[in-house]
Amino acid sequence: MTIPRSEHLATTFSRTWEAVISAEESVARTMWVRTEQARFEQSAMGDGPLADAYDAGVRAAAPPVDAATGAALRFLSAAIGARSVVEVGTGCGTSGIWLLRGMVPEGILTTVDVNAAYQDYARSAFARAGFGAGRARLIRGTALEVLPRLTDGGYDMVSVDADQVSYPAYLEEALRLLRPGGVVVFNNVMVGSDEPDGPLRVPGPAEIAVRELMQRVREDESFIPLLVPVGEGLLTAIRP
Ligand SMILES: C[S@@+](CC[C@H](N)C(=O)[O-])C[C@H]1O[C@@H](n2cnc3c(N)ncnc32)[C@H](O)[C@@H]1O
Repeated sequence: MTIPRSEHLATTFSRTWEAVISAEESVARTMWVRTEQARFEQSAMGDGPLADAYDAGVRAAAPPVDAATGAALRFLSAAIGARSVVEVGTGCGTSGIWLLRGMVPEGILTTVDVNAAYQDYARSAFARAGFGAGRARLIRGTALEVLPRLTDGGYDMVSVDADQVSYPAYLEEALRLLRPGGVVVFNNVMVGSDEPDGPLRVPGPAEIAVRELMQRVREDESFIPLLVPVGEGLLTAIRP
């Protein structure tokens, strides 16, 4: 049966119109998210110690988490009532302040970084944010040397924001460190592009490692994973 030309045109017009409306809705939603995120950023920037830590991280080339990512970290640590958190990548302390703000009042953050100067800044940032010296244990060293020395099953949460090439290895360490039901979080997982790999686009070691991490979490059905599209992408999962 042939469709009359007028009916065909009407159907095509209606589909095109639906596509325009759905594109407009999508733009409106994106704008709404950006506006709300900007409000989060503003309220965080109005907060002295956090804003100082953030600025120091930017100046020091230790990129701090943005406010939306920080809010997600605080939310996660509060949601599980975290008492003991391991952080890889202290930087100048921005993510640590967010994590401490979510943890229970007597909770302890163990945070690891190779850079002593960054950690000195983070230590003073934690103090300025109102956290006593006993609330944060700063350990200097490479994470793959430090993490094996920490107690098996002794932590509620492991939060990673460091060298991406080691993300698969950090996941294995996190699985050992976390209690059952604990939460692991990786920042900066939005790597690569939609373009297929080929001679013109060869993924680098960081991208390969992040893909490996994502695949491992995706394919192991015992994890309860969540990919949060904030900042540079946050992958979180509940340990089986
Ligand atoms: C993106 S910055 C962390 C920013 C921090 N999370 C914040 O919000 O302020 C990454 C940090 O990881 C540290 N880092 C890089 N490789 C590391 C390794 N192998 N072990 C421990 N820390 C490492 C760097 O020195 C840097 O401070």
